[in-house]
Amino acid sequence: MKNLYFDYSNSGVSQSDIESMKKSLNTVHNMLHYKTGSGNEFLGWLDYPVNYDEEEFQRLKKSAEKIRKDSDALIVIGIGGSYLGARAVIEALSHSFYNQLPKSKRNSPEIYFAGNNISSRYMKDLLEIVEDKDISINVISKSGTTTEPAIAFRILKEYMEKRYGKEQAAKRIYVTTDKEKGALKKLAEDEGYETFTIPDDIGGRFSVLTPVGLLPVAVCGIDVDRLMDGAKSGREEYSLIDLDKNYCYQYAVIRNLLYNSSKSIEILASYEPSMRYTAEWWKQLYGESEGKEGKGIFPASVDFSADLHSLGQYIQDGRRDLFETVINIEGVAERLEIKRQESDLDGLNYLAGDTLGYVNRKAFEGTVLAHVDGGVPNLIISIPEINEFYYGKLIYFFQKACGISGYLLGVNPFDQPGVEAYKNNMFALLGKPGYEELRRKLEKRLG
Ligand SMILES: O=P(O)(O)OC[C@H]1O[C@](O)(CO)[C@@H](O)[C@@H]1O
Repeated sequence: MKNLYFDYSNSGVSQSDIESMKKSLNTVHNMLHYKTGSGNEFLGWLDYPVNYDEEEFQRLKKSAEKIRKDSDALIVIGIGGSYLGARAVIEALSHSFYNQLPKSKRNSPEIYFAGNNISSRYMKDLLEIVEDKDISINVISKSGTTTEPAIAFRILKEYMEKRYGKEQAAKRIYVTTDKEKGALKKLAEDEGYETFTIPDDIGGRFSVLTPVGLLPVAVCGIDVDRLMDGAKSGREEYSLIDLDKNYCYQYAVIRNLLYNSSKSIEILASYEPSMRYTAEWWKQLYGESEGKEGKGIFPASVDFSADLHSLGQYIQDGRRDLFETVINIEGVAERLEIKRQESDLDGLNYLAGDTLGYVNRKAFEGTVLAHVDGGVPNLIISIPEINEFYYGKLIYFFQKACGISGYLLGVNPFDQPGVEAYKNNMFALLGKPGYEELRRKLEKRLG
């Protein structure tokens, strides 16, 4: 039967190395499943695919239908875990040029993202692009207090109220936030916005399969039931303690073994441009979860074959502290054949009759071997095809592996204390009340 598959035969990790991890794996599996490890108040994502709020799920689908009917564009406001997951799923499972498709072919609103930067140019351009479109907004923030999305929402709320009037604007604004805490929750209540909940026990970077990711994804016409089915299947399969059978645990264990042998950078690679935001989502998941206390694998990503013509040189020949994990999509639905040409001026007739998919596969196979020969261990996560089911399973695979891997590393994978440093400095420099002393110190350093 077709399934997600993990291949570490090119990792250079030996069977005895793997055996040596079995005891630790047992311990961290129990820490996760019996909720005895650090950060155990954030393990709601483990069982969420089987115990999510069914009533809210149906309400979410209804809201998505409404947005599909009454809007030409949806603006999704959020940052980090309140942004990357939705974008990753949409890019992986929709048309490569989704927003540019004629409406007759798309049958769903264009999707734009905001609140993930503080660029005035980006905001100005966004307002210009939606000028003559009917829009809805989904503002997403677990804390309800993150500066970037809060500023974007302030601007876009004012814009909506000017365009539609306060009452009609309220019917086009959807809020996804904590069930009771935070400024956004209070605002949503005061203004009467439709609201969805991010469960208390699920941190931002583990929230893609909650309303955080599911509302924008459903607006796009992606089958959220199948996505959850995939996650459900992952939950079942990746709870097996048997390392020989559990691909997810193998990935967690092997990346730790590689880290312990001085491979401190993991590059996630894919040969499908539609997977670019999957890598962005993955980078936050692993970077925020593991990069702490002076430890952690640095998560990086590349788009192949484009980056074989830029970073490829470094990967092949640079410092040998890298390993590579390839997301390999086995079945490509589109069959595009390279035709024979009489003149053969480009010298490509040797490929006549081959498909682009075949050439892409040979690029992948050749690159794995070249990189392995260059001293870059390769891990391969294969998915049979790109659809909702396998993508939901892939999300669960990465989340579960992240929890296991973080515990193996000896950190709390569910907090992110390091992100506060820049925030404090920014608040102080902006003159936020309560930061006066820090402001004086920082301004002195800035001269
Ligand atoms: O959903 P929120 O609370 O706005 O947070 C957005 C992101 O900001 C962080 O808290 C980092 O500051 C991430 O962990 C999180 O995904």
